[in-house]
Amino acid sequence: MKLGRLNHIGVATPSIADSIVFYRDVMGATHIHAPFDLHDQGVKVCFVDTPTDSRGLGGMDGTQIELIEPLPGNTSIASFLEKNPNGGQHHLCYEVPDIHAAKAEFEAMGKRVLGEPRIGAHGTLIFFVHPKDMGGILTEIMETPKAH
Ligand SMILES: CC[C@H](C(=O)O)C(=O)SCCNC(=O)CCNC(=O)[C@H](O)C(C)(C)COP(=O)(O)OP(=O)(O)OC[C@H]1O[C@@H](n2cnc3c(N)ncnc32)[C@H](O)[C@@H]1OP(=O)(O)O
Ligand SMILES: [Co+2]
Repeated sequence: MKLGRLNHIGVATPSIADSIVFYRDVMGATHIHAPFDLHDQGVKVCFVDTPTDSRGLGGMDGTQIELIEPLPGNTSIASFLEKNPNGGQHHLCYEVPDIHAAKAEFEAMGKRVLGEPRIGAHGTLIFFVHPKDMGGILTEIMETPKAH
């Protein structure tokens, strides 16, 4: 495995609307994208850009905060929020060039890959690796988006 770019930090929240106010007013975020529903994952999602470097230039290629709020019927985020009512860091997402090769590598190392690769919130294939096999961190692996 070769450590890839940290694409985003997944943050579970009971209210994306409240989290937007926090990231705008407390953290000074200047690039907050419109929330959208991912019905097949049962979550509402909102991406907050962070600057690409310490000069605060901003831009899409900085690591993003991925805010996730459960839609009615969602169980996984809802159960996380039962334990963490104010929300909290939910997962880290790293990019890989080849999602299928990465899945085979994690499985060869005895890590529990959760389900088959599926389309994630950035529109590329993703999978998750169980937190118990990843030092306590639910880890999302996503195929690097193709350059436009
Ligand atoms: C924006 C959409 C995005 C995308 O498509 O890109 C997503 O879909 S993210 C939103 C939801 N999807 C997922 O989270 C998929 C991966 N998650 C899972 O499959 C489960 O949540 C799983 C397996 C991590 C835990 O499910 P389980 O039913 O086993 O829940 P438990 O509460 O019983 O947890 C067991 C054990 O794991 C610990 N745990 C649970 N969640 C996390 C976490 N986010 N980070 C770290 N650790 C976590 C939990 O504390 C339990 O530990 P224990 O010591 O046994 O108490
Ligand atoms: Co994610």
